[in-house]
Amino acid sequence: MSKGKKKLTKGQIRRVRANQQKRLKRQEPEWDNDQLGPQQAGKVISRYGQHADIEASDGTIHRCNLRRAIGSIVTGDEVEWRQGKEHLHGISGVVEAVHPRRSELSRPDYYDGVKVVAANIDQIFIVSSVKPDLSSQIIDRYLVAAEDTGIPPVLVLNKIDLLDEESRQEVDEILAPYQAIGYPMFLVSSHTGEGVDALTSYLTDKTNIFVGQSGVGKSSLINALMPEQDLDVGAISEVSGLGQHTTTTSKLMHFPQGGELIDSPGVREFALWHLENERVTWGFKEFREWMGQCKFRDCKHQDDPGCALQQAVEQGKISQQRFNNYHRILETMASDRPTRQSSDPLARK
Ligand SMILES: Nc1nc2c(ncn2[C@@H]2O[C@H](COP(=O)(O)OP(=O)(O)OP(=O)(O)O)[C@@H](O)[C@H]2O)c(=O)[nH]1
Ligand SMILES: [Zn+2]
Repeated sequence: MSKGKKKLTKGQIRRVRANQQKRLKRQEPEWDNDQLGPQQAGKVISRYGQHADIEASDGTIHRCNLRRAIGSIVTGDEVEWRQGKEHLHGISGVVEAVHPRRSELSRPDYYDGVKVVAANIDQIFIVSSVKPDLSSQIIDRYLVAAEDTGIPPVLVLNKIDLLDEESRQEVDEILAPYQAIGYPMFLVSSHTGEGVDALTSYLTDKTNIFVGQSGVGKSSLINALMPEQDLDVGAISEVSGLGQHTTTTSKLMHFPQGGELIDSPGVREFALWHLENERVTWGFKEFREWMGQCKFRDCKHQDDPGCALQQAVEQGKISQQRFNNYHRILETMASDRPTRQSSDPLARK
């Protein structure tokens, strides 16, 4: 019996990757200006090392080199690019410049501190589900992270087909504070399709991301909203032959009715461990109107006398659930610094 493929060690994998990169670099065509068409607008669909897939305004996709002088470019960036008069090794153009971003999504990075994973996002859909247990603390962690980016969050509760009358009531109680604060909220089932139409119209014509813990049903939901999601991505890698890295790279896809989705594991796991305490407080947006009104400037909003936040809780103006979660999030913050081993602080809750 043959033994099958031998497993590579990490060092070997690194060497193979480095050689691949070198080969790609050697193939990199050098464009002279007269070999390039006029500058045109485009959007980054995906970024692969020294290249990016650019969507032109007519919807066609072109794998491009990046001019060395341009700074970081990520999925969702709006760029100026020029098409080559002929294709060289699957490369069909060059990115000349990147437009300023209207928003950025960053994740903590062990080596660089923070790394931008996607740009120009309009809405963050925070997906939770009925099963396993719905946790308001996890919702709040994602909300704080979303508030920090300045990108408006939207709450989605999936798997409502699993609710009976009693559990429906419990869920309504957990979600009531978010409705009171004014966060948009959608109750859906990706299995039965309930609520999916309302969600569809909310994300149309916007660039969206779906975040949330593993298993809440993000993929199922995306499939329900975007039945042909694999089409354009598969087509690119066939043409270019440069290989597919879709599991790690963020990619931008279109909803059939208009609007876009940026997705990748890095985007999905987006969380808040790199935030300072003040940013956490600020991330509870209904707390803001009481900030600076506590008796003591260094108020910890716990048992401190004259705490404006506590008074607001007592008067029912701030939800007890949100206030408790706020303190729990601060407590767990210090242990949630990124390490090489762990990438999802919420998994260790
Ligand atoms: N009952 C029910 N189950 C669902 C629903 N949506 C998803 N599921 C199930 O939940 C499980 C997880 O779904 P996924 O779509 O893989 O979850 P995910 O959030 O994409 O998970 P990651 O890929 O790990 O981020 C699967 O077994 C799905 O069949 C739903 O609306 N109702
Ligand atoms: Zn206080």
